[in-house]
Amino acid sequence: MADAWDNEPVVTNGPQLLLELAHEHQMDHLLTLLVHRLAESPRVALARIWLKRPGDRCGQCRMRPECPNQTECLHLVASAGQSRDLPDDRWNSIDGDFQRFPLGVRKVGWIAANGQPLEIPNLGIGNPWIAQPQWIQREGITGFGGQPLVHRGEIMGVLAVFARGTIGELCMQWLRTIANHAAAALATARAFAEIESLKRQLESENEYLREEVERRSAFGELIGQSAALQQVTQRIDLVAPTTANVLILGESGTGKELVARELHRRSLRAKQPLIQVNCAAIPRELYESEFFGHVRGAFTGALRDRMGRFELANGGTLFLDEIGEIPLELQAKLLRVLQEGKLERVGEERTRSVDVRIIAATNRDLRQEADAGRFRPDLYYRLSVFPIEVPPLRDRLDDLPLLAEHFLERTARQLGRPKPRLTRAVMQQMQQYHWPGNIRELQHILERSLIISAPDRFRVDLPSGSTSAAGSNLSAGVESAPLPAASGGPATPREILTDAQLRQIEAENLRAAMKVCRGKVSGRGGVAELLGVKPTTVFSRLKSLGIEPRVDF
Ligand SMILES: Nc1ncnc2c1ncn2[C@@H]1O[C@H](COP(=O)(O)OP(=O)(O)OP(=O)(O)O)[C@@H](O)[C@H]1O
Repeated sequence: MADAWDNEPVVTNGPQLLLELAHEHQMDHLLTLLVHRLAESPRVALARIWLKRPGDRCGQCRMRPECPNQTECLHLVASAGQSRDLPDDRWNSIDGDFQRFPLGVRKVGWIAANGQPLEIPNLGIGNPWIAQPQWIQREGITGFGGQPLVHRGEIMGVLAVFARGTIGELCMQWLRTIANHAAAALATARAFAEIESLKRQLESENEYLREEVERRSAFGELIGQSAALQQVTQRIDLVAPTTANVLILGESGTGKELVARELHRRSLRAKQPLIQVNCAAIPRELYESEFFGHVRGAFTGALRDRMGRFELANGGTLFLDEIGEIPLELQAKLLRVLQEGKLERVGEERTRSVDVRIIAATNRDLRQEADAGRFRPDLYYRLSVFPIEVPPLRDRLDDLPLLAEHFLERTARQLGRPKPRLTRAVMQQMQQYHWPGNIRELQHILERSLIISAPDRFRVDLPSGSTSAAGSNLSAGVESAPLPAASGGPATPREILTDAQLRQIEAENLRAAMKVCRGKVSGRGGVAELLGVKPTTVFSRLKSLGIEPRVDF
């Protein structure tokens, strides 16, 4: 009996479907689109897609006895169609009898195993390809056509239609074209899904690493309960949730960086990056590129485009440590970014916008620097909206016991030694010292002391005489060796020196050099030139030895 649509082609909307395929990048959507569009043709009873995937339910699979290879099979992933006589009976489910096909078994398995199309024009009772003859008969299905989904030689699966009527050469060609496009689109969707999952993996790794760094960082918490420190934490709490710029003031080693990290941690930007720049460590000619980035070829050595620190900190916080070191010419550009949130990479005209909160720190008196013309007053006012002054350790000696316990415990753990007991005598010694290098110095002295102390007797290796300057003697806690001459050519120690003694000599030498050069580090007549090292090395040595670069000289 001929149906009314006998003359209609099986594939009615091929060109439209190809266009739609090109725009869809999500695997599920793509599969649904394919079968539903094909099933829109009145002559298509059922359109289905199976994809090759690892065997997943071999235990329950009714085709298991026929399955030659139980590591891989065809999974039904999309289905669309409807009954001829019962329009509400839709065949969109991907469960049921044919949800898995072994490779090489029956029509669909044969197509996937051979990578060849298969058309069966006269499905009827007795046809060996038919698994459910009653269904075929009841629904008036007479044709089957299937095409392998092949992309770059890889057989990904099978696209098949059951038709009411014969499929024919032309429609098989259309199905071939659709299958080719579908395979390419599926490969793209698979690549997108892989990228997405790698991205998610990277994001979670990144999140994990950030947490890990935070956990491991020495910058955990501000330790101390003195009234002076409590004032600092109160100010942190006040300003952290706002967007105000913060200027942290205080001597070297007082914990300004730690305060900056706490501010970021307690701010609404805590999940965004905290990018740190040590302004004293950037060579003059690289400031602009370091801050604002550059494009390839902007200067010799600019081999590729590079983001500056401002862009890296976008959405988060930029911590400008030792801000007093920024050269005057760059201060104007910095001010513009602070005011307008706009910048240009070196060598590029395009203006970029950034949203960055600035936390700056300095151990200089910036107002004095501004009065002396070394710091732009407008930048100073912009930065100092909310200053936080971190007191020196000598003004909060109440915190010494807690800090000392903390550092000793940490160092002992790192050295794999038991934590020594801090005697009252040791505490008294420490409280009498004036701590010019503040908490950093405390940390170093305790580390050194632990290393050189006998396991059962902790002695603190303090420079003797808290008021002494360049001529101080050696430790109060260990036997001291006589000092070599501090001037007149290379030192020739008569005895082996401890690390503490060496650091003491280094500190004295550096202080003497700073004095001779009147505190000037870089350029002609500066300490770096005198000592024959780079200015950045001088700054980092000053920092590690706890020497204030200017005030003392
Ligand atoms: N309250 C504190 N509790 C625990 N550790 C602290 C505290 N304050 C400072 N430290 C530690 O002391 C060291 C020096 O602190 P930090 O680098 O923050 O000082 P700074 O003022 O930024 O120094 P500089 O001006 O030289 O850069 C760090 O190892 C820091 O972890």
